[in-house]
Amino acid sequence: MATPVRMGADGRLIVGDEVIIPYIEGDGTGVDIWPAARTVFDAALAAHGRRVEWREVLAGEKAFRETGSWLPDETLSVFREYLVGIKGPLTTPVGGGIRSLNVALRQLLDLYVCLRPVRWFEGVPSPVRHPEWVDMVIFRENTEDVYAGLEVQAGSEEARALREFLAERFGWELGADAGIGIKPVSAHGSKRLIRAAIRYALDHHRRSVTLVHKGNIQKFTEGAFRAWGYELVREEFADVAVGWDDCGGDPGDKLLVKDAIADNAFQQVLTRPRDYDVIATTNLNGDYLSDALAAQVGGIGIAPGGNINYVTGHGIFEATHGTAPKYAGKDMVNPGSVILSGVLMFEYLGWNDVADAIVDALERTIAEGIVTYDFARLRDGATKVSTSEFGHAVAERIRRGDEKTGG
Ligand SMILES: NC(=O)C1=CN([C@@H]2O[C@H](COP(=O)(O)OP(=O)(O)OC[C@H]3O[C@@H](n4cnc5c(N)ncnc54)[C@H](OP(=O)(O)O)[C@@H]3O)[C@@H](O)[C@H]2O)C=CC1
Ligand SMILES: O=C(O)CCC(=O)C(=O)O
Ligand SMILES: [Mg+2]
Repeated sequence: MATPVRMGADGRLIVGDEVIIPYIEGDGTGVDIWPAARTVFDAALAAHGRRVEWREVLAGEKAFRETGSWLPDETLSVFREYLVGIKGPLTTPVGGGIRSLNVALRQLLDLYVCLRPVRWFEGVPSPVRHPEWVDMVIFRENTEDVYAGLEVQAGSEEARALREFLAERFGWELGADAGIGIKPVSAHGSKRLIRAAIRYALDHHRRSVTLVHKGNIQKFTEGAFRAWGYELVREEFADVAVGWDDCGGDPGDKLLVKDAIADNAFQQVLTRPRDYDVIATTNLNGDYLSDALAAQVGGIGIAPGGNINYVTGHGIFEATHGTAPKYAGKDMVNPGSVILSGVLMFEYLGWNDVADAIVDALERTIAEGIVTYDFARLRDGATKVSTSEFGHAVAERIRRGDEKTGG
């Protein structure tokens, strides 16, 4: 019988062989990529004697159509109860309307890490000469920063009241036509994110953690993020890690924790990708950096992610990209990001056999030149397939996996 994933007293997930996983299909291209990804997941689960009972929960446009609520309470309580889930992208209108449901889920479940690994797959077209040098893992803070959406609209009563307070208390004179946003970055939020990045780097034998920040300009938010990072290394990891300033750049056999100002980091990930390994950064930097790095390894169609709270165990896995509305329902876009987000989820559950089978089959499919429009337009001689055909091609290779190993 399928059971919920649970958090054990020892801080490890308790995962049966049959689990219940809630999912959100997603807006826009969610209708295309989710079924294709599920075809792949089910093939890999069956090949390894595991079973998932997929339980749909509603959010976004489908939820609003069916329940009148964009994010029904039921959805939150199911994610709370079942701990680990997966979602398609959800639309956020620009400049007004509802606030991001994606951000709301991260905040309400306190999913403080946005984990976004970026690596290249053989055969994927790339705009850089050495995409194989890109092997980075972004840890993006997921609950704070300007991304928290604490802002007031220009011309509103709230903006007037805030401007008056800022003028009176701080002497800051802001234009009457200014919208105002608040950027909270806390020691607690920064340290728990950087702690997760350092632990990941140690567990996965990575070379370094780079703190990416704009601390020269935003001293008490981004600059504090950097300072708290180095403080954490001294307080909690002195036996296994060392900050750049404390070792002059020579960490010996310890993990090196260094930092880079964000604008410089954006150019160096292009020009010197091998200098970057695990990256820990604030929310908005991490948002920009994850799409930019995805482009280096062939685009956003293959960039996975997970939103995780390592203390409670809650995790919702999702693609880095959005709803790509112009392609919605056309059975055209690349389901690779959701498929690889599922891989992250299965690894998180400890089902590495399932995860490895998917990666192996995905690699073989792409290497054989079977790709969706996004890769086909950049690669001569490729066979362009639809979203669903790509899903079936990967699933087919999973089923044939034993032929490859001779098993
Ligand atoms: N976590 C989430 O749910 C996220 C939601 N969003 C939301 O999505 C909506 C649209 O955002 P937008 O800025 O246009 O960004 P999108 O990521 O949705 O799309 C931007 C471009 O990326 C490419 N792309 C996206 N998905 C795929 C895919 N599966 N396969 C291949 N290429 C893909 C397409 O490029 P091309 O045109 O070159 O083919 C597309 O035009 C917004 O409402 C935004 O708020 C955005 C990001 C994350
Ligand atoms: O919530 C959204 O609509 C955008 C989120 C986003 O771009 C991201 O988390 O990478
Ligand atoms: Mg983004």
